[in-house]
Amino acid sequence: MTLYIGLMSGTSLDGVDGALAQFDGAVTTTVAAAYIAFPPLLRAELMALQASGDNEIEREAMAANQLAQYYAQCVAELLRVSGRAPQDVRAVAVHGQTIRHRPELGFTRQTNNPALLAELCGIDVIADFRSRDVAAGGQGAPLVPAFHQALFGKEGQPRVVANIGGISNISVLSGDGRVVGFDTGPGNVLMDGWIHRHRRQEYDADGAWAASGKVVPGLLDELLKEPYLARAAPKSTGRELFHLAWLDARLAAHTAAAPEDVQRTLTEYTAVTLADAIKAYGGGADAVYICGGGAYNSVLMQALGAALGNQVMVASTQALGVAPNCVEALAFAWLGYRFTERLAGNLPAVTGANGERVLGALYPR
Ligand SMILES: Nc1ncnc2c1ncn2[C@@H]1O[C@H](COP(=O)(O)OP(=O)(O)OP(=O)(O)O)[C@@H](O)[C@H]1O
Ligand SMILES: CC(=O)N[C@H]1[C@@H]2OC[C@@H](O2)[C@@H](O)[C@@H]1O[C@H](C)C(=O)O
Repeated sequence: MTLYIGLMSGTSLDGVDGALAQFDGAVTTTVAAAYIAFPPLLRAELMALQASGDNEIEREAMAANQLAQYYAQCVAELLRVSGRAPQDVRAVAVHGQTIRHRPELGFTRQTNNPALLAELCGIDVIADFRSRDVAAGGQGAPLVPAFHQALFGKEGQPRVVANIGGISNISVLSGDGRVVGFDTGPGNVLMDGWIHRHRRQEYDADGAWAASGKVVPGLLDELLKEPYLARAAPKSTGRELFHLAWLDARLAAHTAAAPEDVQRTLTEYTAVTLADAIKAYGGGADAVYICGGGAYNSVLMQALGAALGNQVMVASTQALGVAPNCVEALAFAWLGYRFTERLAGNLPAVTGANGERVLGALYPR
């Protein structure tokens, strides 16, 4: 039985992406994909849990129980559309919801209730993929570069895979087996926060609001001063750093900027920080392939192409046969497979861990 389910609910806090996949040696086959959106109240609670607050322990546990219900719905949907039964699936690999990421303090926390999920779906559940890497001195993130190399790496063809989720991360696949990867900075997190504040929308569909504004050069320069951007890898980041209060502090000198101009500037900021990282580490790459929700924002994609000097091919991972919104869920299915086979899931060169480690913890059905 080589079918695995991967579930990823990331820093955008929008919902859970699921993938049902088969792994046969080097061949990965996507059997089905599904997405279950979180209701607004759960999103708001997950957002609130990103920072310390009243009665956090109980609130985190209750949110984890709710998450398990939505994860179970996603598993049920994958089984329904593929016509499979729980016993056809070797394991469900579930990321959980990052609520605190502090590798420099020796921990990263993804809230989750894998025991409840095992009860709800009757399939082995593998969870907690990041903490072993952190225990071994690593960042615990990003983890997907190992999967990007397995799925998209091609001998003699240097390429970059970039995920634009809430946070952006790149994998530079050198074409000779070497992989460089790190979080480049914000993905959609600032754009999502800004449009929510001003227009009560969850995200800027296809960048339409940003397209109605202009880049504010002084603000962009200010945002680009963020020290994280110049730090050497290994490095990872999250909502601890890139949030609306961080933006507000930098907007203080630009109070006259129109909201749509700020949105356009944030779009440019995501594109430029990603492009700078690609230019610094992926200079020899023939092509850049984008996954994550940002791939559906054509204003962002054009800004990225322009920031790269329009000299390198920029396409979504669809060009390689994998839907951009499916890659991270597939990566966790693959990590579940690696756990089951007791194979390493991390790349020490990426995370900075002291060595290769098997990632995850098992909750048998
Ligand atoms: N049609 C669209 N137009 C513009 N942006 C979009 C569109 N669809 C999705 N997005 C953006 O993509 C985000 C979701 O992306 P994704 O699911 O890859 O993030 P995530 O997995 O939660 O984050 P991370 O990879 O940081 O953990 C949404 O919040 C939104 O900003
Ligand atoms: C701590 C955490 O949840 N990190 C996420 C986040 O979202 C994108 C980026 O920041 C990446 O480092 C990571 O997710 C992907 C799946 C990863 O580990 O590769």
